[in-house]
Amino acid sequence: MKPKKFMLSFKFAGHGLKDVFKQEQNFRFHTVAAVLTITAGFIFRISSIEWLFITLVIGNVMALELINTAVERTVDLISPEDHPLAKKAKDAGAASVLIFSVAAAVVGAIIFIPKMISMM
Ligand SMILES: Nc1ncnc2c1ncn2[C@@H]1O[C@H](COP(=O)(O)OP(=O)(O)OP(=O)(O)O)[C@@H](O)[C@H]1O
Repeated sequence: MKPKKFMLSFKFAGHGLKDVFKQEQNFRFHTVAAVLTITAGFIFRISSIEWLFITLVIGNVMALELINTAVERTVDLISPEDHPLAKKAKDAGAASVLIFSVAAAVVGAIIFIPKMISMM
C-alpha cells in the first residue's frame, strides 16, 4: 500500500470515529465508561496483566459498538422499510455488544471489587 493511501485510511477511520461519537449515545456511554475504568486503573495501580485485560475489553467493546453501528446503517440503507430480516440483523448486532459488555463488566468486577474492599 502507498504511504499516502495508508495515511488516508487513518483519516477515514478518524471520520468514522468522530461521526459515531456524535450520532450514537451508546458509543458515548461506552467512551465515558472506558475513561472512568482507565482512571480507576491509575487510582488502584493495577498490574500489567490487569492493564492487558482492561485494554482488551475496552478495545473490544468499542470496536463491537462501531461494527454494530455499521450494521445498523447498512440495514437502514438496504431496508428503510420494516422487514423481519432487518430486525434480526439489527438485534443480533445489538446482542453482540451486550454479550461483550457483560463480559467486560465481569472482568472489571474481578479486577476492581477486591481492591475496593481492601481499601475500605
Ligand atoms: N428496518 C427495520 N425492520 C424491522 N425492524 C427494525 C428495522 N429497523 C429497526 N428495527 C427494530 O426496531 C427496534 C428499535 O430499533 P431502532 O431503530 O430504535 O434502533 P436501532 O436502529 O437498532 O438503533 P439506533 O437507534 O442506534 O439507530 C429494534 O428491535 C430493531 O431491530
